[in-house]
Amino acid sequence: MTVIATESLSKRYPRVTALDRLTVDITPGVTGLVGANGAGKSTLIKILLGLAPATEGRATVLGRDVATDGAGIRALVGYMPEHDCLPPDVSATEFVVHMARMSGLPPTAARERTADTLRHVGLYEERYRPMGGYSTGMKQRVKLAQALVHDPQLVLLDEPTNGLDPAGRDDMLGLIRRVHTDFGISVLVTSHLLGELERTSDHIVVIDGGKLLRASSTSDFTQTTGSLAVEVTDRESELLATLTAAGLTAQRTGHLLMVDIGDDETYDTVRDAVAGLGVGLVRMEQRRHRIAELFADPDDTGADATAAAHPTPDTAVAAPGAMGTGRSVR
Ligand SMILES: Nc1ncnc2c1ncn2[C@@H]1O[C@H](COP(=O)(O)OP(=O)(O)OP(=O)(O)O)[C@@H](O)[C@H]1O
Repeated sequence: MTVIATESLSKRYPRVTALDRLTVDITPGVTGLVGANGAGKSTLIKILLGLAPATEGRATVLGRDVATDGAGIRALVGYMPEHDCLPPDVSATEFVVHMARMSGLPPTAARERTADTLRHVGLYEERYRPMGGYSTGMKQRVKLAQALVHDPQLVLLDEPTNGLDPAGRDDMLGLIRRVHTDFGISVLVTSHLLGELERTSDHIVVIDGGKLLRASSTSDFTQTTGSLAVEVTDRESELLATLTAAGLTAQRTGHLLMVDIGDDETYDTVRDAVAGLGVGLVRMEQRRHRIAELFADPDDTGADATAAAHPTPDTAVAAPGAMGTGRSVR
């Protein structure tokens, strides 16, 4: 089943090609759309909502053609825009009720759905105060609530973590995950931050310069490596020597020993070496790739490469064009 399908979708402005023959199928669940600033994420969302015409190609949302059925799509889809668009002198409750009424809900249902939705996004007493006094995190929550209030089948969230500090980002990403798990609503969420989509999404679509770079499940992106990370309570150097003497290739990275996995016996050898030394085994796990690493240039030994080797949720995609050439991330 497909919630969004595009076929050779292009959008050309006089001076720039924002989308370039993009063909992708997006299935139910949470899908992260990642790309640098200017990659074409917002343009794609506007076309999917039927708000901007494509130059060529076609797209369907929930089986409806974006070129002919924009109004039908917008009835079934919620949209959280990237930029601040909230009137400062009305309260969250007044605003979300208004948006619910615009979507066709009768007055009582609009008030009830508004109360439920604002509670779901974590706004309580403050929902009666004018939004001009809200923090960025509260404004993002209102924008998410208005996208959900008419009980859509799909929501398109454009950079919902923009302007939030790390704790605020974590809260917002948790909320987004629950939109799908609690209500079964499919989500397309955009970001220029690779790390945060890795934790939130079932699928990842990467675009660069309007072109599709890669689309796959998050687990395919983060497939396991041939490395075993071993953490012990103490005596790491002695353990390293023991493993090397046993014929394994291993190196120490901070508290961790990274052991090359030759075959299944590697696990037994590590277990026996730890037991022989009488130290505590904190963890032993096969390492997974981080998405950011996949876009790093292995030959790049500069500061960028260091960031890519230790990606954080802040890891951002580099300038447009950089990803396609295998350049590293910031
Ligand atoms: N109305 C427009 N007229 C001309 N060019 C546009 C227009 N809208 C977008 N663009 C250009 O199209 C390209 C893609 O823009 P888009 O906003 O879709 O990117 P994005 O991935 O959403 O990035 P950002 O997160 O910075 O918004 C950019 O080069 C942008 O300058």
